[in-house]
Amino acid sequence: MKSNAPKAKGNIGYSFMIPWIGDSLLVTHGSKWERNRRLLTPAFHFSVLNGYFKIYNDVADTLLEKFSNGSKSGQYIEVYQASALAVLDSLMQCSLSYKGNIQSVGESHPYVKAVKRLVELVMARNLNLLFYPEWLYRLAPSGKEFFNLCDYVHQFAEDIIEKRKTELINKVSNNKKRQMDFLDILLTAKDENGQGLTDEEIRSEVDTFMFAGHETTASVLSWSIYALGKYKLIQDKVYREVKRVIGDKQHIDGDDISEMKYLSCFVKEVMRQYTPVPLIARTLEKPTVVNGVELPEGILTILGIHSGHHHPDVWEDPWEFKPERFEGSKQRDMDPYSFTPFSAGPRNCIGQSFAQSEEKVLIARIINRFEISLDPNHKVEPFIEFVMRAKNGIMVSFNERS
Ligand code: HEM
Repeated sequence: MKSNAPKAKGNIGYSFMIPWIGDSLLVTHGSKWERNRRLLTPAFHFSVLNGYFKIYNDVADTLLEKFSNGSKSGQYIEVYQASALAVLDSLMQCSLSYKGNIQSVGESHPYVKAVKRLVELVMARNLNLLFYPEWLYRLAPSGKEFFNLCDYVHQFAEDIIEKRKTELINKVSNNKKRQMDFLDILLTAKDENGQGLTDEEIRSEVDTFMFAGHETTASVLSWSIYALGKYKLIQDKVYREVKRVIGDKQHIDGDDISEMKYLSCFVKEVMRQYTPVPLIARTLEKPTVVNGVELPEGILTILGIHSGHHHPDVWEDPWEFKPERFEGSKQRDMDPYSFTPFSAGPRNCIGQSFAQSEEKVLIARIINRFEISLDPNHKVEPFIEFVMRAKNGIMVSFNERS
């Protein structure tokens, strides 16, 4: 993690995503990665992220109504799908200023359906050796579907990019009050030679945000709801803090969440216990000694973030859910590589502040309005895809607080 070692390509690893997300920040390496990371970093500066709180709150308004309607008369509802739509809605607004009523339209929106299906297809290809050679995959119905969907999502982003470029050239905007979004920054970023990103690079980065920022954030949100329902005393503590900070206010801003210290510990403990990205992979650039064994150059290496988050040498009672372990100065005293939900080092997650602010707003808004209970008859089983998910979902009822 401390090095710039390239992401694992070849059959296992990140290659199957490349036709969709391109040679973008997530998968590229070397000087291209260094340049593009520099160009993209301003998009995640806190002054830009501060402008997104209205979007997070608007997204929360719709999500809360869904939870309220679904839980009428004490019914239990599945939370992963609704969480995934909420965070995709916010990503599409913050990245592209695209407002498509995503949470209500759901999979009837072809882009939403395509993004969901692309993740499923990449996952399925990983599990089927027959589909590893691209020429063979292209002949299979799932391969044809995959490449058609890639064409569709590329066209979707290209149309928006093209329209925005015309606006920039003509210095007009249909809506003068539009919040600055990631696309504005990608279109205007320039390197030290005055060169910007090409249209294809911009499209690849947008597709990457959708891939890297969607299921990850949905995983954390849905496991947070689960943990609140499972640990009632912790739920009360989070609720009391949120109430103390926001009082009767409904909308939550950046100052509010920086005062919610316990909420912050809670979200960290969710990301430790239900590690959203359980594994990442690198290719060793040089022979490397691990536990006395020399691994050769070029070897594919899996880094088990989930295992690290549960290692008994690092964590006391690793399988216990205890947000208090992150309180006060405790995290400062930890080894910086012990808690790595966003990876660590130079290739850490560029979207981590964005994701954490959004998670906190959504969780605080949910807990401020509802008391959360789990369905006692539904067994929740964590399982690993690209992200940590629950087999058969998470069933919850949301009861309005009086
Ligand atoms: C809770 C939510 C998230 C989690 C847990 C998460 C986790 C991670 C992890 C573990 C990595 C390292 C991947 C690797 O080494 O292969 C990563 C990289 C990355 N993430 Fe996130 N991520 C989250 C949200 C986001 C969001 C919202 C965005 C964009 C809007 C994003 C964009 C990226 C990008 C572009 C990279 C590659 C960075 C680089 O290599 O320079 N992520 N993320």
